[in-house]
Amino acid sequence: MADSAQAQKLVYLVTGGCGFLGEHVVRMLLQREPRLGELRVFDRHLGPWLEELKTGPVRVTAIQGDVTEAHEVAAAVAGAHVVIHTAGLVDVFGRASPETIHEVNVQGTRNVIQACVQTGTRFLVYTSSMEVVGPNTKGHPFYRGNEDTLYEAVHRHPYPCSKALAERLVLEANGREVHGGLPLVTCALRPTGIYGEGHQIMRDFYRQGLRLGGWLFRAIPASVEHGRVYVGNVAWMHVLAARELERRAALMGGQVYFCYDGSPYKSYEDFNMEFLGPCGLQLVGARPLLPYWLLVFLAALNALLQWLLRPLVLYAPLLNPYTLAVANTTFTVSTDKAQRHFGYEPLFSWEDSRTRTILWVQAAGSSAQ
Ligand SMILES: NC(=O)C1=CN([C@@H]2O[C@H](COP(=O)(O)OP(=O)(O)OC[C@H]3O[C@@H](n4cnc5c(N)ncnc54)[C@H](O)[C@@H]3O)[C@@H](O)[C@H]2O)C=CC1
Ligand SMILES: C[C@@H](CO)CCC[C@@H](C)[C@H]1CC[C@H]2[C@@H]3[C@H](O)CC4=CC(=O)CC[C@]4(C)[C@H]3CC[C@]12C
Repeated sequence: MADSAQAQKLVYLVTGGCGFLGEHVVRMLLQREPRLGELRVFDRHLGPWLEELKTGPVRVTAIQGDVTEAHEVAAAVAGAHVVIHTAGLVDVFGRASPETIHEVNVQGTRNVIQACVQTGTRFLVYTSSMEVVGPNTKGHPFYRGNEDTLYEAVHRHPYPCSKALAERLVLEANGREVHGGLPLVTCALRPTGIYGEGHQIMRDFYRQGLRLGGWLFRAIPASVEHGRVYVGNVAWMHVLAARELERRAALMGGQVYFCYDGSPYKSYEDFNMEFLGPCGLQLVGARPLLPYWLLVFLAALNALLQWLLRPLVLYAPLLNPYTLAVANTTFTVSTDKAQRHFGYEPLFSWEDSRTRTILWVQAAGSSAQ
């Protein structure tokens, strides 16, 4: 902020602050943002862990609300200096309707932007996704790409479509005049597949492995590389981006940044084994045990069953045509844009990220027994 206001305490709002990533952003802000005066945590479902944060030196305000309700968003945003908008409906399994995904991810983001404009909040960091780029419907690999890599970003699935639309809204809003006459400054961060403490899919794989007597079965070739990034580093990148947006508005405003760290490039399953292996699981097969055409068939069957059963029950397994395509397509990033633009360096080494995740998987697994 301006020199004369060095000591000014700032009000931050984190939407989706009780989600997997949101909780890490909230905790990271409390630990690493010295100018934080008040932290507003906005979510549809508030976590009980928020209570323990209320006893610290920073005022923590829990706000139960829905990003699709414009008036609730406006009330939460009013008076905030910075908004970190991570709230979103992350659904690639067909649990929610395409309309609901659009409503939360696109209209919700529109409401956040509108609230900033109406109330005079100038700084907005949006959690986008690698899915805004790809993998595309044609299964083209994106190999060690960066923010400038040319790639045919064609989507049909509601989740990536909604993230792409929302990201565009955020970037187009950069420079818009907010209440008070100053310009809005926005940027979008694009995590690849996030892992770490609180990662529910990792926990589900662990439990599944335990149920199968300690075995998991390879379904995807080891040669398909997936970009993964540790949740603590994604949170740190949000905190840094939010902090630097004013000072570097001309450089950062309207920009996108992939989220990256030192996590190794591996296939989705081999990467998961970095954590599940030390927890006692084994991945069977150097090659996929089932032929790819059979997986395609099973994924299509799951989609059909989901559609047929929908009037009776929600059937939403991990494997469907979309998740198979994502899991089976190389998508890795190699960039230093966040380092060049706002000095980002990962806070957690790969070794730390791995150890923290293993400890969490062990604890989450045993609490399920
Ligand atoms: N999990 C991943 O691997 C990746 C996630 N992302 C993005 O990161 C963000 C956070 O994702 P996760 O933490 O994984 O998901 P999550 O589901 O754990 O967290 C999302 C949070 O948003 C809240 N929320 C959902 N709908 C809401 C609404 N209508 N109003 C208010 N709050 C609402 C949920 O209650 C939840 O606490 C999302 O925007 C997602 O698109 C991006 C790339 C990868
Ligand atoms: C075929 C199965 C055999 O074991 C494995 C199925 C794994 C899938 C459920 C996951 C593979 C890749 C994941 C996605 C990827 O990490 C990118 C994502 C980014 C987001 O913004 C949201 C989550 C996700 C789409 C993530 C979802 C789960 C996978 C498809």
